[in-house]
Amino acid sequence: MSALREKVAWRALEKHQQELATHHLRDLFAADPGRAERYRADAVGWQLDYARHRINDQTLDHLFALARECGLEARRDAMFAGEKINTTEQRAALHIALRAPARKVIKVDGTNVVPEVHAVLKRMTAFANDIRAGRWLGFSGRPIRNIVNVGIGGSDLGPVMAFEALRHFSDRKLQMRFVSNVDYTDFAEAVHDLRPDETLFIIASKTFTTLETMTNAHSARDWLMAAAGGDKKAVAKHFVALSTNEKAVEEFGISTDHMYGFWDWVGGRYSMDSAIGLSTMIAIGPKAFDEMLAGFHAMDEHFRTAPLERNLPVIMGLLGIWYTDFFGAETVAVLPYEQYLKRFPAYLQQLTMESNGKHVTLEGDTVDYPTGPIYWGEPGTNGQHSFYQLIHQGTRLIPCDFVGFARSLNPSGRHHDLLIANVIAQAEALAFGKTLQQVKDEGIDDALAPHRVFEGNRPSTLLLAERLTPSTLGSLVALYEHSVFTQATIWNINPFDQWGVELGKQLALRVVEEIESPRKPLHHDSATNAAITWYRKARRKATGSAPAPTATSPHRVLAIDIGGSHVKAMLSGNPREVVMKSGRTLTPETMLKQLRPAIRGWKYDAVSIGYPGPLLHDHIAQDPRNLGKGWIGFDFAKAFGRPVKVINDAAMQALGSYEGGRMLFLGLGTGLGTAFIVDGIIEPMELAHLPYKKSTFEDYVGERGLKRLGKKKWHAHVIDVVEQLKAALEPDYVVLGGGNVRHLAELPEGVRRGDNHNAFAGGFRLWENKA
Ligand SMILES: O=P(O)(O)OC[C@H]1O[C@H](O)[C@H](O)[C@@H](O)[C@@H]1O
Repeated sequence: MSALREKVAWRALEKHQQELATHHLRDLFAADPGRAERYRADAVGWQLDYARHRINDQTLDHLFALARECGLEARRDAMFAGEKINTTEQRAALHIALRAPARKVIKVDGTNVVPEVHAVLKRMTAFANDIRAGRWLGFSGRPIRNIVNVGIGGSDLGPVMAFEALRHFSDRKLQMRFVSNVDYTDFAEAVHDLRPDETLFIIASKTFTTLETMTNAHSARDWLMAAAGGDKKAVAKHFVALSTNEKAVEEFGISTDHMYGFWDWVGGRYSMDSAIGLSTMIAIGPKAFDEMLAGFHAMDEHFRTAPLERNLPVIMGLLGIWYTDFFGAETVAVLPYEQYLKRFPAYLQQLTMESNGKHVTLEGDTVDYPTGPIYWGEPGTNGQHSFYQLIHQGTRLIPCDFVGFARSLNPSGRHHDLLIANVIAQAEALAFGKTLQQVKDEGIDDALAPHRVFEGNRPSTLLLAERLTPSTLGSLVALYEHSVFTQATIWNINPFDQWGVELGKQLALRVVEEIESPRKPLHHDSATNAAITWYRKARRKATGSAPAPTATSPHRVLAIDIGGSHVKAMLSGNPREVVMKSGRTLTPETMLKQLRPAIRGWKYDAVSIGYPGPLLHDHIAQDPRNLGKGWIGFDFAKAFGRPVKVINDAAMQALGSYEGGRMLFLGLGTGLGTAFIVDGIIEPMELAHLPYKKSTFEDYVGERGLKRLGKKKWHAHVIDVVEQLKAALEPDYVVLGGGNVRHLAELPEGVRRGDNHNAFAGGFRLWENKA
């Protein structure tokens, strides 16, 4: 049996539980009128009302005795003293130093870390002030208005939660976005309506190696580069890093001038008040950020100095132990009655479960008692109309943490009274329920009565404060941090490591390699092999080829680019280009007649055709204006005996030129090809025939315009057309392709020259992407 279960207080609690479990909260309240008064503790603006718990004075005596027997005070002091209590990583756990006033001295390995903390805060303050004042400019000279925090786990949940919680205090001119998931949708949706030249990316990663964050950071850089015309200098204006890993930050291309550091003694889930809080500081301003730190610090001091019996984090932690280890409760519901705290349960999930989801003691022995419970929740009152039924009448014991505030930040009519009435009523209903007799007295018939009974006796805590402010948020987070620490100390586990996340990460790297090398033999268990095979097949179907057509791939795509004056063809993995004449009389048959001998011997599995005219649902909708007839309904798949994708020619070249974001493509050839790509989705457009001056766009900037007007005038019209379309469509960048782009000496800002070979790249890509 473990040392914990041998402890005197533990044994006493076991015995005591047997007795107390027979008492209903109704009886406990009836027998003890002073209960509500006694089971209440206040500290730094928070009131902990724990009267509705299945406890009496004896329970509390045993719980505090257990805390003392487990050496809670000594361990707490060791944490505050900077001792390396995170023994599996040989590190201190000193998040309390992040919010210590400048005069404090907290040493790690003999060095006072407080001045370093304040030096970083000072730099963060200067930067946040520059952004907030509109002094920090993007590559085009426009002020930064959008802040995108890219991070995951502790580098995301804290910043998101704090921003949502303190949104009321934030600068509404700034758009705050958060990207965490490696699912590209997260990034695409976060930036879809943002101008790159007004967007700052904060790459938040303690290690700067986390796969999700680094993948998203690279996508962010590509997105920016595409708009900045590949100008690497733009990175300095649009990227900052929050990390402990200077080397990796530099390797990514962010100079240390734009890095805000922290230290290995700050755990990811304990880092929202470190440099990881930069997005919070930008949103609410350095002063409010300081207030938040002061709130954290006040709760730290309370935890450090208050006697256990009046110590909020200790009481909360011990009540958790009581239900988890002596009542078999498996979960805790966190139910904030404050809309701004909507992400608080998600934040707490990492803090509590990554910390205390451990099954071995500090010495490495398997525990023989339950440790960290499952935390979950939603803001009230929404939860009441969904899962509260199970809390009230289900078969499980679910202790609830209710959080509420006396004042709303958005007072209006009866809203707040109703909100608070609900939280108080829920706590009452859970504790006292409704007996069968009460139900019958209401006239409910016998058959229905059992369904209407509320057993009650369900414990809950009411955590109450005056108003949600930066300071109350800080102290609330610190309250939970130290409550988690209290529990870990009793359970004798390390709340500061997270080895449990490693295995999945390692295996994911192996699986991704197997997915991307589809011929690699699989040596997993049969279920894993089957799942990988399923995805390989689905991927092959989606891309129309396996493996994807690359230069080294045995799978080949024939790309054909049909233009007004030439037809060109190329095979993937073979740089040789075949060029044939096109013109006003070209039909599909005459094209194939020329093409067949030219590509004799070429082996290909699929064909892409760039077609100089409009398509509808991937089918040719009109004969090209500049070629012959017979294109509509022509069966290319039959003619080639292979799957064929036909796409508008400008769209094909656009696809090959595309580097993320919103791209407008204009093909300056015989006509004017146009396509727009937004976040990888191609929108072919027939802008060429829209009215312009005395005729149409195409008439001025197509081949006819060049011949009629001469290069100089044609050039001026191209610039004018680009500007007009830029104004109308607001692309991040414009790519000019087509044969005549060579006549353009200079390009306006934000415009790039496309390479005609990109048409082939687009044709090959067509079989890689669903686009
Ligand atoms: O900040 P990072 O180094 O990118 O880490 C981000 C997160 O990923 C890890 O897998 C850990 O489980 C988390 O504790 C951490 O917060």
